[in-house]
Amino acid sequence: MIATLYDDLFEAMVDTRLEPWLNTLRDQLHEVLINTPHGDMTRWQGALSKLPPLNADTVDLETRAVKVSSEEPLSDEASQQLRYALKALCPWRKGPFDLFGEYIDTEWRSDWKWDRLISHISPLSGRQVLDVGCGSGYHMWRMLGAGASRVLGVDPSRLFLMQFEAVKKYIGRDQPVHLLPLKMEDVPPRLRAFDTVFSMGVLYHRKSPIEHLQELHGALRAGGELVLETLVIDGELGEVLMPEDRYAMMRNVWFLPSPDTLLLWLRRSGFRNACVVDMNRTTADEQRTTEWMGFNSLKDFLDPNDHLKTVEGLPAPLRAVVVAEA
Ligand SMILES: Nc1ncnc2c1ncn2[C@@H]1O[C@H](C[S@+](CC[C@H]([NH3+])C(=O)[O-])CC(=O)[O-])[C@@H](O)[C@H]1O
Repeated sequence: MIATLYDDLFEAMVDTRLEPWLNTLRDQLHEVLINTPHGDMTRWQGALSKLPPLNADTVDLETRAVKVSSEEPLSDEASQQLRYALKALCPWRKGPFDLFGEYIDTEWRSDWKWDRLISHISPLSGRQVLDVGCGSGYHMWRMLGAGASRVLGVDPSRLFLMQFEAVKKYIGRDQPVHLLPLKMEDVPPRLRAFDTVFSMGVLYHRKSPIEHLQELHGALRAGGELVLETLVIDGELGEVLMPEDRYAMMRNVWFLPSPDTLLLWLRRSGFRNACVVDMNRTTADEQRTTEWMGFNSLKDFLDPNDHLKTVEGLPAPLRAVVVAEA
């Protein structure tokens, strides 16, 4: 697997501003995929290898579900094989996907987030894009559908890598979309390589949010665009919530700034013209338990008597999208 990943990437990265990364990338992938194996990796790889060989006649990356379809209906055997292999890669969190009529109803309606931001960002046509914390890669396919010339995602989850590889098998291995199972901290600093960098749902997971913003700034070329989406609180300049322990049952949540505080953090990290373009309270219609993600979801993390509060009594999830220039 590492050989395929690396060969694909090598081809994708020569001739681009990413070349400096090639010196360390092989070692980084080796460290993650070989030296620190995940206990479920063999099972997931088994599932990937059982995906039936199917040819996509149509690929749709521009509407709700990232969708591949064929003109001929699948045989019952192929449908079953497909469903079985995809099910073995549960839980599916970010989507939805529709692979030859198998609709993967993911925990999140990630298309809603996309719809909220797409009219506020610079057109992606011809742009080289980095998606930090890309999950299964759902938004990366939407970025390609919106005209990006190349999309690279980083996300440390090995399961999400497997889900991405399953989808890519059918959309096309030659597509200029790649997922690296790494953290943003592993991206060489000051690459100045990308025209647009997305960081969505990651900032609040970082113990040092300013360092995260500085890393994002360093990944962008001068004048490139940051699209940042994160949890915020209703509040004044200077206000920040740091949960005592969990937030909406998540253990790894550190800082939720007010919108004005977030804009200040961005200015102090070197960004210009930072602007909040959307604010949205997450509902249990957007994040919910489904057949493809059977664990608890948002409704179980909110106070049953007051949906404006989490079970910990903190303000319920409110998300802001900010666009800024490097
Ligand atoms: N340091 C890190 N570097 C890179 N990725 C990270 C890091 N820490 C966590 N992640 C990854 O960031 C993603 C955050 S989810 C947002 C997905 C998508 N962007 C979405 O907007 O729907 C939101 C949530 O789970 O709260 C997960 O896939 C992590 O593995």
